[in-house]
Amino acid sequence: MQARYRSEPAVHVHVLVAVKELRVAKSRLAESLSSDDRTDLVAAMLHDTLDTLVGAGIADDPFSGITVVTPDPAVAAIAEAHGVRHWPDPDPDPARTHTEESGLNAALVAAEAGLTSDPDATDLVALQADLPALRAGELLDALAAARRVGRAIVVDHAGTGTAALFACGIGGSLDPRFGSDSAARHIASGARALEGDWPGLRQDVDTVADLEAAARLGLGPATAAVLDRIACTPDLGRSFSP
Ligand SMILES: Nc1nc2c(ncn2[C@@H]2O[C@H](COP(=O)(O)OP(=O)(O)OP(=O)(O)O)[C@@H](O)[C@H]2O)c(=O)[nH]1
Ligand SMILES: C=C(OP(=O)(O)O)C(=O)O
Repeated sequence: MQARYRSEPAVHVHVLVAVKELRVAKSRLAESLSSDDRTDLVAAMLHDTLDTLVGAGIADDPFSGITVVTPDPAVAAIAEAHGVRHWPDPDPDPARTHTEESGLNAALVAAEAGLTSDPDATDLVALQADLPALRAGELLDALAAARRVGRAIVVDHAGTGTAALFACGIGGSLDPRFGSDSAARHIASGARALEGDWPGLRQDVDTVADLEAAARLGLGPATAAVLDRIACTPDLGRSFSP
């Protein structure tokens, strides 16, 4: 049984999950995985992340919600399959890399501006889509901690990236600074780094070692199924053993 959202105060929350075009996603895994396998993996991690979010009860409140921000119709279809909203990128550019000032930030800002819920009563979360070991309770704990602070982040397992960015309280906005060294840049812009034992929330996936670490924590079913298949593929099984 997943943790539920009922113990939280009556403030609404909207979670934004951004995913770029699947065919160009997770380029840092290109040495180990074929393009088709990377596409399947990114889609599976999104399935598991959304399953956990929906299981956390976030979308049960009519003024709260989950929105997937993406230029990719296949990703939008995954959002629909989970009963959550999707929002288009304002300016998709598949050639951008993770080291550049990211289209991700522009996409999040556009989606935030497009939310129809009452912004004064809605806390915002930008959550990474590649969290296949996320547990609902971790996110709910982190949200509760963020509500005591205002604008806050959960630093990723590597200590440099941002697994989740929160803007809580009246008039708060995300002001996202995703991209390389985003944790330091979010903190420099005033976000508080939250302390907490949230290994699944911190375990975003950029490399094969990250996948192995996520597998040790316990993967969601969609990601586990894709990795089982990949590990059985002779050419790829050599470089990946969950
Ligand atoms: N909507 C949208 N999402 C983006 C964009 N850029 C990155 N993202 C998403 O933001 C999240 C964090 O990005 P990364 O972890 O660097 O993932 P990635 O860009 O697929 O990985 P690399 O290609 O290895 O850099 C992933 O879910 C990406 O799909 C963008 O321009 N638009
Ligand atoms: C996208 C980010 O992280 P990573 O590149 O580690 O996935 C980020 O922290 O902005």
